[in-house]
Amino acid sequence: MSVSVLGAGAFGTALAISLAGKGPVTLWARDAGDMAKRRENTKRLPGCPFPDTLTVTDSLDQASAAKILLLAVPMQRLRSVLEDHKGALHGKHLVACCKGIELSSGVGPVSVITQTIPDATAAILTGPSFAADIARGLPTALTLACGDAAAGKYLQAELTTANLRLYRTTDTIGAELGGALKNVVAIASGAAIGAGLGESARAALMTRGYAEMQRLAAHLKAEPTTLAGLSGFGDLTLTCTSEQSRNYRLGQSLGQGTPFDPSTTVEGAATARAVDALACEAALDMPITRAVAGLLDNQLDVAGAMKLLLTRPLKEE
Ligand SMILES: NC(=O)C1=CN([C@@H]2O[C@H](COP(=O)(O)OP(=O)(O)OC[C@H]3O[C@@H](n4cnc5c(N)ncnc54)[C@H](O)[C@@H]3O)[C@@H](O)[C@H]2O)C=CC1
Ligand SMILES: O=C(CO)COP(=O)(O)O
Repeated sequence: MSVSVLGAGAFGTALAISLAGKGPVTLWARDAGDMAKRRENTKRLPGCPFPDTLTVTDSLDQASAAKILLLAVPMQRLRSVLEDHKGALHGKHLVACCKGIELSSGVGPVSVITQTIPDATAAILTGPSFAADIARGLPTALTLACGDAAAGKYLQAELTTANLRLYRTTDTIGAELGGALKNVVAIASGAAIGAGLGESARAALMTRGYAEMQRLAAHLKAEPTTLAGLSGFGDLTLTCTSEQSRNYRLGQSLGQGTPFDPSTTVEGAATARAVDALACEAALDMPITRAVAGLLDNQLDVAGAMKLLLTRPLKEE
């Protein structure tokens, strides 16, 4: 096996630790020094020591010698990372490990890879998983989506580990939409709980949020069944119900009117704005996404958002 992980945040580090249980893995970080010395990512994933088979480097040349490269940087940074290191990435298997829609283009990570490095094999690894769970070796199941069926089968086998079970699909659009959109619904769910609106309100937001996810997925020609899987329903369930989720916690802060650390990676914030714009352009009804974008941009407070959702014309389910 020959795998490197580009991006040493919580998720990249966790995947590298899990994969290093199978064989040598290289983790590329801009600030590799401290991690290489301590053999731990004390900033993003404390308490998870690196196995001996994990090498940390700040040399992109060293990391890009691998055949499979996992891209674990935030969604809005993906294009610039690929552009900056284009020369080293041609012909590789590039697996996006980020969740979101790019604000500047309205596309997801697989399209960003294809547009930037057209001769690479583009795939996405997504689904319900907290970095700390993966790093601790807790059982986790994810979706590996690759438009090239044979390459998808190869990646599935290479990236499955003892505790990380991968299911595969060729529907990259459906897989990336599930991972991107569930974060928007998680912000809404956190806001409802934070504002004291109750568990029933959260269940309504999750269900109607899922209907919005399906609406956009159908518009973009995703397979209808993909969203019912790990990358859609699975991740929606996890993220809307756990305080481990940063998206959920941002929502809670909005609901409570308390401050939130702006340096935290919260993919649903940019994605809500990107999807709100897409929905407007395509005349798609996505009121929960609208409400989240309005909350984030201070156009609405929680009471205003609830009014927006509850006073809409009555309709069939
Ligand atoms: N943390 C988690 O539990 C999970 C995260 N993800 C996804 O993984 C992606 C990354 O999230 P996290 O690792 O949690 O974020 P994080 O905030 O822990 O780390 C982001 C990392 O990206 C690095 N980075 C940013 N710009 C860079 C650049 N231009 N060049 C090199 N490195 C750069 C930062 O230095 C940082 O180490 C997100 O899309 C997230 O949705 C997916 C599943 C689980
Ligand atoms: O994607 C995740 C779980 O599957 C992680 O969620 P957060 O990015 O909200 O922390």
